[in-house]
Amino acid sequence: MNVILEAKQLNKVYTTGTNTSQQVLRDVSLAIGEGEFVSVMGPSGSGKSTLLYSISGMDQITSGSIQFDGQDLAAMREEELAALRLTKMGFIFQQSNLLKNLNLLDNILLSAYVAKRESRKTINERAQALMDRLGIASLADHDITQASGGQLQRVAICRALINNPSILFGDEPTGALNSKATGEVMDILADINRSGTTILLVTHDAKVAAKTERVIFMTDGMIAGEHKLGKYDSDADLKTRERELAVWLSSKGF
Ligand SMILES: Nc1ncnc2c1ncn2[C@@H]1O[C@H](COP(=O)(O)OP(=O)(O)OP(=O)(O)O)[C@@H](O)[C@H]1O
Repeated sequence: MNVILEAKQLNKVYTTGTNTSQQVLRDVSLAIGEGEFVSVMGPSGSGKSTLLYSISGMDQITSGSIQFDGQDLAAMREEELAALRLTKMGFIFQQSNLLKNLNLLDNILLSAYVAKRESRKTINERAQALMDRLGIASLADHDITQASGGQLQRVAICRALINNPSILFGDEPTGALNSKATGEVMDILADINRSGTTILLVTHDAKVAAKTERVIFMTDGMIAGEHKLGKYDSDADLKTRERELAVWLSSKGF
């Protein structure tokens, strides 16, 4: 499997006052294969989000290297990084962060119009196809107050995919959803992954991680282990995966 994203010896130190600093990532190395679906778990404050924002070029690292798609992120200028994030990476967060003054379709279209790489016709057709696929086509002209949390998160996923990114990053993408909507969003992400998009997400929820292919466990800014579950598909026995993961997580003291 080709490696799409590789971090070596990442260190991240936050300086909060003149004499206060905190090392949040400690010599973290990891490689994500093209087409993989990986989750990061670990206790609160262990550095999961910092890892995600560092390896996606959103946050500056203190030392180490990050190769994405053959490019060294640490050596890139901010404008180059912004262009790379816009066109090759998609992001979903705990809150959908949609713009209030745009309807749902326009929220999805915005970043593609900003990227200006394709015709509006192509972009509009892709948005329509994504909304159809995620079951929200009938909501296109609604505004954000007229949709449920699960529907808004589907819109956020469409928005993240509108530029056909090669990798999708999620920071607790189901963190604000009830268990039914969480299951649906995870099934959508698993389906998107099966179509070829690499996905890396941070989660507290072992049921979410059980639908991913490989689980990385962090403690105290370091990777304390990883567990391979294999690809999840609709025939898979989810309960068995959840049990297997629970046993492994408890071996890590989680
Ligand atoms: N911008 C920042 N400035 C200073 N310290 C920060 C900053 N962001 C995070 N930290 C600190 O870094 C540590 C790791 O935070 P991070 O959010 O990466 O952990 P996490 O594992 O994602 O936590 P959680 O599960 O609670 O979201 C925490 O102690 C946090 O307080």
